[in-house]
Amino acid sequence: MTRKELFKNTLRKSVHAWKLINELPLSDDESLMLRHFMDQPGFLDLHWRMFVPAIKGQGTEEQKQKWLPLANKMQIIGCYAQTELGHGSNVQGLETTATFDPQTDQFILHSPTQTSSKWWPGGLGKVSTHAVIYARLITDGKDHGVHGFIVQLRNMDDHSPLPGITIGDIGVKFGNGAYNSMDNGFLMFDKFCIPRDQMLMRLSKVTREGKYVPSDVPRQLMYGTMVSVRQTIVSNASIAMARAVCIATRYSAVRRQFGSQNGGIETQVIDYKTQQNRLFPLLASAYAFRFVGEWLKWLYTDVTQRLEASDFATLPEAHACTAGLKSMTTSATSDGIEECRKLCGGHGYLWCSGLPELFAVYVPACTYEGDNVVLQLQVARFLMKTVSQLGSGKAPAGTTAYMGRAKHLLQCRSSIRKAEDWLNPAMVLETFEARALRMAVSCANNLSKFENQEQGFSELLADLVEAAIAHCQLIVVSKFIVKLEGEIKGKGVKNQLKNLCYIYALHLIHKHLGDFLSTNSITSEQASLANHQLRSLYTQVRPNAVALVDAFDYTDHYLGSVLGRYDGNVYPKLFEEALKDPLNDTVVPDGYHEYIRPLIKQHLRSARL
Ligand SMILES: CC/C=C\C/C=C\C/C=C\C/C=C\C/C=C\CCCC(=O)SCCNC(=O)CCNC(=O)[C@H](O)C(C)(C)COP(=O)(O)OP(=O)(O)OC[C@H]1O[C@@H](n2cnc3c(N)ncnc32)[C@H](O)[C@@H]1OP(=O)(O)O
Ligand SMILES: Cc1cc2nc3c(=O)[nH]c(=O)nc-3n(C[C@H](O)[C@H](O)[C@H](O)COP(=O)(O)OP(=O)(O)OC[C@H]3O[C@@H](n4cnc5c(N)ncnc54)[C@H](O)[C@@H]3O)c2cc1C
Repeated sequence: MTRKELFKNTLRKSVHAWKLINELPLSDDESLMLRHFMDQPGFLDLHWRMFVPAIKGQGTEEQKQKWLPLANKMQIIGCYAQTELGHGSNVQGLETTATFDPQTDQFILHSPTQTSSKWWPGGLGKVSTHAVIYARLITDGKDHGVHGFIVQLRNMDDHSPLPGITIGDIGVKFGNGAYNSMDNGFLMFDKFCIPRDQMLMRLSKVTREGKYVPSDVPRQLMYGTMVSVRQTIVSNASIAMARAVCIATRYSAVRRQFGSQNGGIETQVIDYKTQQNRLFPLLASAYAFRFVGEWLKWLYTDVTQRLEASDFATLPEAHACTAGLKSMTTSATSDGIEECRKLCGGHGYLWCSGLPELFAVYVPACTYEGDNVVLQLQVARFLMKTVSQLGSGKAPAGTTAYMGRAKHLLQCRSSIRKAEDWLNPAMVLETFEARALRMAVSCANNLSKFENQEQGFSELLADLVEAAIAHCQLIVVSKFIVKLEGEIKGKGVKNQLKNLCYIYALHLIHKHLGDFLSTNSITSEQASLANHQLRSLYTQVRPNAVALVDAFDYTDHYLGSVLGRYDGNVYPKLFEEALKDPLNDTVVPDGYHEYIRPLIKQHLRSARL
């Protein structure tokens, strides 16, 4: 499809999905599922996942009563317009202004520079009638920082931009189809006026007289919509990883190379330990991310309930967990999808393998909802704060509770003696805790050598990111272990999940061996034992690998992959796909008479053939 066709077709699908949701009708969870199977980025994502939650989280009761019924019936379509051409990560650096005019009781929205143009918001370019706009609030010449506003962008009769608004699509993005179904947009305001009651005023207010009234709740609640989306992105990472792994696992069982004896069949590539060493940790990650995603959903629900009761105590942890896990799981999934492409050899590079499109549509997850490095630095700040409070009498809680055992974890030596000890959950956990704590404490010690903490922080950024990642990996390992300790129906299933849990943990040790050795969390002998155990786990997972991906229950239609077909009938179907290519419509290609024939003829003449 051309870009225009792709965009229009996605509009068709989105509107059809919305019709089904109402007609059947579907519950909220089922509606999310439907969107998932629609399988293309589209304006519904931003409307439901960001525009509506932003109003719910930051609007007053009156604002919610006014705007939510319209949004819930999709009589208005909204998007989330925060990022600007010049500023994305640095939200406090946004330039768009919203200046209160007491004479007209309005805010004047203005884009003072080119870099202040909104740039990137999904659904903005061509579809949205409204947006939640983030802009610097100015009253009486004073800048109060960034606040949210509900703004109508387009005329409700003919969809044309309202006077004072310049709007459009930012152009083609990575990949052929991928994210190009979405109208990520730009937007400029030229002194565009909105009524005062369209500032989202749950967190702070501007009175009729133009007085700014800050609220007594933390201003970070303005970032709440991002926290909510980051949480869903973790579960989505599991879905995308599982999809790539399903394709690569099934195909690895079909594909045979070398090893034929006396004219017999060749070896299935899934039997090579190198293939297993690349594939099975990704399979384990798909399960691990699913379980940590479930836990994160619980954490998010819990913090939401607490916030409603004005208990803000767990907000920093919820922010650190959603930011860190969003970062860690999306980076691992993007890398994992690419690894799955390579695991499928040359055929993985074919469009019909389903992997190139999956990669292209998935990879921006490392950037949207916060650049992955920037987000790990938020985790690092949280960790440094926690370490600095150790010994102050304030016991660390939640995911940092392990830091409360700092004295032990800084000194302990791993008691792993034989390979099977690596199947002991307490020993594995302690290894990850020791490594995470020691990396965090080492950063804190190095920071304390700087007179200026901020200067020290910028000097140590790379180490801080690594410490943050170590903490996030510990969370994922610990939540997998907790899952195993809970209720899992079926002993066989539990055994399979146990194998995957230890593959996940031991492979991380192997991959980040430098961290584990340099922090003396394990010895090099213990590292070899971990490798030994890992190989044994691969052997145990091997007979069940295909069943473990079948368990994801993806249809062939959803996978969209010739290599990942459930029936394994890969080669005939590769031919069928190839024959569908427009280049094969004719035997002699268009351009033969123009380019190939004259070239050949010229050579034939000169060779006198
Ligand atoms: C086939 C499949 C198809 C499609 C995809 C499928 C699925 C997708 C699934 C779901 C996706 C759904 C929707 C659509 C997808 C994409 C939409 C993307 C939308 C966007 O990208 S919106 C824009 C997002 N932008 C960002 O994330 C910007 C990142 N920057 C920031 O968040 C912050 O500015 C910061 C975190 C970098 C902070 O910067 P700062 O240090 O300058 O901070 P402040 O001074 O602002 O704050 C300091 C203080 O506040 C704490 N803090 C910061 N953030 C938060 C928060 N969110 N919550 C709570 N607390 C927060 C911080 O820790 C400091 O605390 P301290 O105690 O003072 O230290
Ligand atoms: C597909 C897609 C959809 C999007 N949808 C929306 C949307 O709906 N609404 C919306 O408002 N926005 C949206 N965005 C924008 C997105 O949120 C931003 O692109 C994202 O937050 C990253 O910001 P940036 O582009 O400014 O990156 P930058 O911050 O410019 O990052 C560039 C580089 O600088 C590094 N860097 C930046 N700051 C630091 C630091 N402090 N320390 C160390 N390194 C740093 C980063 O790690 C990165 O390597 C979308 C983006 C994409 C790709």
